[in-house]
Amino acid sequence: MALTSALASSLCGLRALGNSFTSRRCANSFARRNAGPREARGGRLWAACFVSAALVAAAGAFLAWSSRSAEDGVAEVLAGRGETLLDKFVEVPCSGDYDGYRRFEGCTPRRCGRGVSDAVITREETLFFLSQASILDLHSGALSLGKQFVNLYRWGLGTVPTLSLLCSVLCSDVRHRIQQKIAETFGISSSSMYLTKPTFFSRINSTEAKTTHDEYWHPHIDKVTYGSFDYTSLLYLSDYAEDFGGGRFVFMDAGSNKTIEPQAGRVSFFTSGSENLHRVEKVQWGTRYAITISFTCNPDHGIGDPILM
Ligand SMILES: O=C(O)CCC(=O)C(=O)O
Ligand SMILES: [Fe+2]
Repeated sequence: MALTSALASSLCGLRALGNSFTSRRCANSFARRNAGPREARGGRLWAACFVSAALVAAAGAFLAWSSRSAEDGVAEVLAGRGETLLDKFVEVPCSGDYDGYRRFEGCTPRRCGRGVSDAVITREETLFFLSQASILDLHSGALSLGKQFVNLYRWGLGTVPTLSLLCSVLCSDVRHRIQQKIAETFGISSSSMYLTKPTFFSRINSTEAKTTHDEYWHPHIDKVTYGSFDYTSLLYLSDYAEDFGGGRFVFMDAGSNKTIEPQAGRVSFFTSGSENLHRVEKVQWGTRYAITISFTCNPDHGIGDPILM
């Protein structure tokens, strides 16, 4: 009891620094302490109750936080939803994975890490890629976007030939902007990077995986899984917590994972070796759209720009 009230008064002192309201309350409780013994006891009892309740609440919050962290391994949000990141880059030491492959000076990673930018591709540009998700009604031109319908005819984007034509311009432009961003960030030459396969569109919802191929949530290393990758990029087309739940991207670092919350137009990119072990959380509801755009330094593994069929 004595201990709690001592704690209470030191907390009171600390709080008094914080704001005048609490300092007034502290002054009152101090006044009570100097009043009659009965009043003083009552004041100490209140303070003790208050501090005990605060301690219990803090312990509860800590336990809830730590059990959540232990459960999903998430400790830090690298790119949160609603944020607009210009250039976020975190350097990590390169793994030795690149040594097992032919080196291409000026391209093969010497500097490794992960970056996120919401300034390379606009949300509007992602509309076009979403239209590839076979949710575009080519007859009416209606594209379902979250809870809204956008009429593509009004934008002059409504016919198949127009879409193909647009892709030949836009797909290539988007790819080159992302490529440029990666090159600038890692201090390499953009012309020494080649698009490689698989470069693909992913549409994930909460239905059961039919084949192991559909099991997108396993931790993996792109260079190990896909071989030719040196730089991986992801262009997100829908919003975490708005269009789908779960589905965050997680870098699995020893002791503290880092998450990226997808949002339309967000580009995340990273060196593809085991310095960037990662996974995607299972999607709990809604549909998550993304494009994986991958680059290699080996011209023999390069492919042309994807074309729209
Ligand atoms: O869609 C994502 O966020 C990540 C996909 C991925 O890890 C991959 O394509 O290798
Ligand atoms: Fe991956």
